[in-house]
Amino acid sequence: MASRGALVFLQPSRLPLDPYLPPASTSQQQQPPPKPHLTLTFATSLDSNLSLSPGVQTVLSGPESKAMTHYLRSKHDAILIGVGTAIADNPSLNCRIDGVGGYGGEGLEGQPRPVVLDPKGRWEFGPESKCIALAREERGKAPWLIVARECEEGKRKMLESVGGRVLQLPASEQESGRYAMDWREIMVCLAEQGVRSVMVEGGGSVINELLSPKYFDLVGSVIVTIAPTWLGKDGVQVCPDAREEGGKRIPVSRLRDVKWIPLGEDVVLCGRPNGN
Ligand SMILES: NC(=O)C1=CN([C@@H]2O[C@H](COP(=O)(O)OP(=O)(O)OC[C@H]3O[C@@H](n4cnc5c(N)ncnc54)[C@H](O)[C@@H]3O)[C@@H](O)[C@H]2O)C=CC1
Ligand SMILES: Nc1nc(O)c(N)c(N[C@@H]2O[C@H](COP(=O)(O)O)[C@@H](O)[C@H]2O)n1
Repeated sequence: MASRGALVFLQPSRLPLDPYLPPASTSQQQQPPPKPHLTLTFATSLDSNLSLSPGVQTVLSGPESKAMTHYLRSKHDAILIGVGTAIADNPSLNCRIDGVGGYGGEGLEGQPRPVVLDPKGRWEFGPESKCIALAREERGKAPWLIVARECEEGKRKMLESVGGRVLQLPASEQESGRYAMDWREIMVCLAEQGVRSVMVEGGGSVINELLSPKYFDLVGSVIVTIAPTWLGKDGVQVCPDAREEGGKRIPVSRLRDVKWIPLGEDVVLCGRPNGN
């Protein structure tokens, strides 16, 4: 019987996903690879929305695809989100699949490391924030925060008290005032911390950047849950910047090795970027 509150995702459902998961060798190697396997994964509506609006968490996945997401979490060393998602969702970012640590398993085995990309230190977390509380209860790993400038001492202490960490990376300040880090540097930084696979869950800005030609080669696989719903205009959309060549619009990115897997009322699209 499954442990209390645990999700179940059985072997026959796991099999079609396995070719899109990080190579098994990455979890056994002594030396981590120079950059982690990056799986880009999210749930979207039929009008390509992640949520009804930027500050709002919107449930799109049905129970079966939610369990699938947690199976994916169990297969990655880390889950990365942008700070917009951390603020909007107060996410748990742990894995609740039956048999992982904290859900019937030993220690924190199978639990991914939450990583929040927060260059300006906007995330106001506290002991009551879900992923901090879960780390304290030993049902999830403590988050790492990637910042561009010195982190407030109180925040650093709180993170470190539950086993988290602050990582500082250079960022360029854009005209808009936004701090932009280079995704290659983010991946190298995670590899240096021993991370061999990372599941990037969102939100909109993060996904749209990784779908751009500048960074698409970093992506090892894409696994998207598509829910049978339309959220309407002004949601948080997955829609990367348009691309031109010789003054003409061309497609931005495309997947190959594509598989569509029906799961409950949703469908899960798996694929790999060209050339990966
Ligand atoms: N349906 C789904 O699967 C998911 C839905 N969401 C939804 O997405 C929404 C949040 O999306 P967004 O507002 O777009 O926020 P976001 O989560 O993409 O975070 C954006 C922030 O991340 C940081 N960031 C992104 N790229 C960076 C870079 N290259 N260098 C440095 N910092 C960088 C910046 O601080 C930026 O403001 C929420 O409503 C959330 O519920 C989020 C994740 C998954
Ligand atoms: N797979 C998926 N389906 C949805 O419908 C979603 N809204 C999301 N959101 C992502 O999952 C995080 C919440 O996870 P917890 O249950 O709190 O661990 C959220 O922050 C998004 O990254 N994903």
